[in-house]
Amino acid sequence: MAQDNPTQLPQVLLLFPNPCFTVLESKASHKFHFLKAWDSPLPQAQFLQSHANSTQVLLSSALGPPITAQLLQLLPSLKLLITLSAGLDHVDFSACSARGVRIANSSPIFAADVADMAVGLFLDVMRKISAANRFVRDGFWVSRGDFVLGTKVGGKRVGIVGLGHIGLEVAKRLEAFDCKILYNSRKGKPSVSYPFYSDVCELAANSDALVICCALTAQTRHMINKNVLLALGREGVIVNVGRGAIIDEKEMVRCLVQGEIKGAGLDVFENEPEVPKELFGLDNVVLSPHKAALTADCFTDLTDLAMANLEAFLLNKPLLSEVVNH
Ligand SMILES: O=CC(=O)O
Repeated sequence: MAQDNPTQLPQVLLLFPNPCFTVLESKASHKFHFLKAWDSPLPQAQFLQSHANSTQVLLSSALGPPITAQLLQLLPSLKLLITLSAGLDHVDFSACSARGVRIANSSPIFAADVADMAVGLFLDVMRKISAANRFVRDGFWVSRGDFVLGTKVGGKRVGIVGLGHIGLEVAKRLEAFDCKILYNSRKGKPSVSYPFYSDVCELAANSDALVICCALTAQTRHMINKNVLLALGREGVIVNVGRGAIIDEKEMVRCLVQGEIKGAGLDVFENEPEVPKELFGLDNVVLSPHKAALTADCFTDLTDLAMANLEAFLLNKPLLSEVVNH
């Protein structure tokens, strides 16, 4: 059914069905009119054209279609994109800037949960928790006896790549484990006293583990390359909760298989849901299906933040999670 906006409420465009949108709609349909592209019998381009002049806000997420320059062209009145994701690699950021479309993301909501997962993966690789679990379940405690020892966490130097919301939460948690924090970021952060390395290779050479928390951009794609992995070295561990393509995955797999790095904890991959099959046989690798951000508890906070951003936009107040410098 074609949806006009009989309510005269401010209109929010949704391009694809998503359980979060349903929660948001149930909370906010008295304040906003949610325009659902998938409910219309019209082809999407025609549907967008019919609402081109009235659509100021688009609500999206990394699970939906990418927000491209071409899509923005179909929405000449668009002023705000709210994404229910932390990462922005599904958004053509320069096209949004050029058009003056503001962006609000959801990283403040996800930071703690992603950091918990990063630390969980790190501890698992270091202390071999998943491997020990397999060892006991497979009956090897009885048939083989001793389990190969893991590595002490306290005192390790952890290089955090990307000290944004998520990286800072990882640092806070790992300090409690007595780890020494170092970091790489686009710029040094005056608000922290951790040593800053502008060169990620140098960071790797001075770290026992790297935790990748940065965004995927043209600059960070394959930033963790062969040189960085070799600088991390045979005793080094890598954890990735950012995006798969920040690491040169082929090179990482080769390094893991050949023992050129010690282990990896990976929530993200270059060609999800495909995972390089060489990793399945490695006991020093812990794998997770890109779920670091999501917990069964996050949806209330996520939809509350989206609603607060919508309200702030309409009242011409500062957005709660505007992305200003990607
Ligand atoms: O990976 C998840 C996100 O970017 O929200």
